Amino acid sequence: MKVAWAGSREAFQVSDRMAKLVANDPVFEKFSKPMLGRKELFKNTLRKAAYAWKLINDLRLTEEEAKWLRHYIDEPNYTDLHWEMFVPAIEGQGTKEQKKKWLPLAQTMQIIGTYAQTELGHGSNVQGLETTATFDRQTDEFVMHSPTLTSSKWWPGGMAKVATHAIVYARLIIDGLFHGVHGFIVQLRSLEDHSPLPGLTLGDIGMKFGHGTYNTMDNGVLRFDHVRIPRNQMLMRVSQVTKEGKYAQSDVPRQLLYGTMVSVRQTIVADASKALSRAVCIATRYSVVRRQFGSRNGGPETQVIDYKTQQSRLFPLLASAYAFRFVGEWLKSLYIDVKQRLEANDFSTLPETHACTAGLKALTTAATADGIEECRKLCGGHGYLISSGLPELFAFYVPACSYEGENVVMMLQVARFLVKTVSNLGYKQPVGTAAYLGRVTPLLQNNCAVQTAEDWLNPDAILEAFEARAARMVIGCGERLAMFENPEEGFAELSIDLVEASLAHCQLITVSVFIQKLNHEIPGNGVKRSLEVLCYVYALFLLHKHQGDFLATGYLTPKQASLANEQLRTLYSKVRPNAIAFVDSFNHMDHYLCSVLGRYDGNVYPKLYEAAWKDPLNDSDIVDGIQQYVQPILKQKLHYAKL
Ligand SMILES: CCCCCCCCCC/C=C\CCC/C=C/C(=O)SCCNC(=O)CCNC(=O)[C@H](O)C(C)(C)COP(=O)(O)OP(=O)(O)OC[C@H]1O[C@@H](n2cnc3c(N)ncnc32)[C@H](O)[C@@H]1OP(=O)(O)O
Ligand SMILES: Cc1cc2nc3c(=O)[nH]c(=O)nc-3n(C[C@H](O)[C@H](O)[C@H](O)COP(=O)(O)OP(=O)(O)OC[C@H]3O[C@@H](n4cnc5c(N)ncnc54)[C@H](O)[C@@H]3O)c2cc1C
Repeated sequence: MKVAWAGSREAFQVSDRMAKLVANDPVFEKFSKPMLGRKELFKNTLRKAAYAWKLINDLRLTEEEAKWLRHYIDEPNYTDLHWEMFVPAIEGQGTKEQKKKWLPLAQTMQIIGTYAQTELGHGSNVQGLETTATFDRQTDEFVMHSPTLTSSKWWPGGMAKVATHAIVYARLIIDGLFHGVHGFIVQLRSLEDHSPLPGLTLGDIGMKFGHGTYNTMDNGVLRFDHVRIPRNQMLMRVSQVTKEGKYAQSDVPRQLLYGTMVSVRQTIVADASKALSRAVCIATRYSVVRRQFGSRNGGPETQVIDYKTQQSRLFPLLASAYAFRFVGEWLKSLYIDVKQRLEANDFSTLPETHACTAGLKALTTAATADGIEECRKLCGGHGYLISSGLPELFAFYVPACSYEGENVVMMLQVARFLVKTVSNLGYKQPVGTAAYLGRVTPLLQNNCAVQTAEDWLNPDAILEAFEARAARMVIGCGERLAMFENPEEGFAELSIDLVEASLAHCQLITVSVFIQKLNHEIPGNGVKRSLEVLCYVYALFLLHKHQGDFLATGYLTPKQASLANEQLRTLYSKVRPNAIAFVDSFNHMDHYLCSVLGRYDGNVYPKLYEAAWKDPLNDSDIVDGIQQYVQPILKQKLHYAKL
């Protein structure tokens, strides 16, 4: 199962080696993080990042190993933006010459970059950005400027204190004419003494949600006061500005300017299963240790994992972790394929890839953030302790619902893709993830054939149900949209239904990828049978949760929906015997989990007790402030009593 989770034996070995490397090195200790103040926390992160870079070089780690190393260090920092956004932006949007100049510097970290797109006034609406880049023909330069307060760059990670360079997104102006938003490579700091370059105002935007997690990152604010950069620092793969000031667009579609976001959204989907599996691992292990009620004849009480209600909250999350792992793996291969095509100037699969990355990013991050919080509740009161590992994990994860494309905004992008696909149905056969929309007639006409609860243990029945639900919702939206004279007005009016239809489409993708995975690539029959159970749990849980959609579209009868639910409950008892094996297969080490409740050895209570005594408040019996602020109250009370 560990191999099935990791994707291959080699992938397992690489991640396992890196997990152990991090766990066994005292530099990467992280239990004390919550006690640190912001400055110490930040410095500590800089120290770890520097040490990690030394390890990467000394041990000659491969790119894959370096990624895993950074992952297990488990602290957001400037290198995330450098490797995940700055470098890919140059790779995807730079010309050959630009790549030749900038990539070697970035890949050896002689420069450190960030991705400065979002502003105080605009994040989602990229075309609404206000920073300007005005071409000056006399000097062959662009003048970068922040004309308003709301044009201040706001959020870029690593920008406040570390990055020496940034890809800055700004409106291009030539001879007073706007040419849309483009990316520019801008140096922010001196490579000698690290001070901000003249004309730039740089700072940190302040503390964020949670304590020891995202506050390790220096998310920054940046303002330009007429800062000049050479013309050749505009990223020019998509459009070019000549030294005469001529603006030209190549055959490459404008959307490629958004390519870095496609790349990171893919990574975010791949990473959702890491965060969810971590929470599920903690909650499952603790649910086996924790006992409440049900003692008979003085025997032990019931393990809380044996309560049906606990199972009905926990096991769908366990199944979701596996579903997200597999859909992340699938999306990665789709992305690798599109990347190769883009390099060869084949842009045909970009719209579908954009819809998949946007939609799956929204689906997986929302479910993961909610899932982590549910796991916290599944651990009862102890889940609220920082030492459970869950509050900080939630604080760390939840911004994923907003960054890299706010989730609702992303689902609306999926809706645009679906509406376009439906309106082209007469002359263009949909392919890939939208292929089912090419079979609308049977999907709209045929109804579900299930007659018994066992009938739901059939991948074809499940797939058809999810396809019919999505097709009916999408086609329904398409028909209602057609009634509007102004399509944009119609889109806005129907946006709630469109987001629901997009979710149905994305859930269909996750369910069908899980089923495909079972059909092809599972090593060993025992593993395959166990994963089949999780696959059914995932699909039937979604069906139960969204049964309103399945019923309203008329594909299912209420009886068939309740048979699905009956089967789901039966499946929980099949998950139970393997629950611990399923979470052990994630191969999460105690260091990575950073949770007293999720310890591999189950030694929860002594370690919880021990962890409590490490709190600084327990350094002494009478702490600072007691004499000054508590004792007078106690004495005052005495005074009133006398009266
Ligand atoms: C810490 C948690 C641990 C887990 C995560 C680990 C991740 C590892 C990486 C970590 C790195 C960093 C951490 C996070 C750092 C965060 C960074 C950021 O947030 S950077 C800023 C991100 N900003 C956004 O995402 C902005 C969202 N907005 C947009 O993308 C656009 O404005 C959009 C799409 C909403 C609208 O675009 P536009 O105004 O141009 O309008 P249209 O809708 O008309 O689009 C025109 C046309 O283009 C198509 N399109 C849009 N986007 C794309 C794209 N990316 N690729 C391809 N095509 C695209 C669109 O569908 C339209 O098509 P058409 O056929 O004409 O209808
Ligand atoms: C931790 C973190 C790290 C970040 N790192 C970076 C970074 O490195 N670089 C960078 O450039 N940016 C970064 N960002 C910024 C991030 O990309 C934006 O916050 C994100 O894109 C969302 O945009 P917004 O804040 O403008 O949200 P808004 O768009 O203002 O969203 C507010 C609300 O409006 C709704 N809404 C907006 N538009 C529509 C619409 N058309 N239809 C319906 N509803 C709508 C949204 O659904 C949401 O509910 C980061 C953000 C965070 C939280």
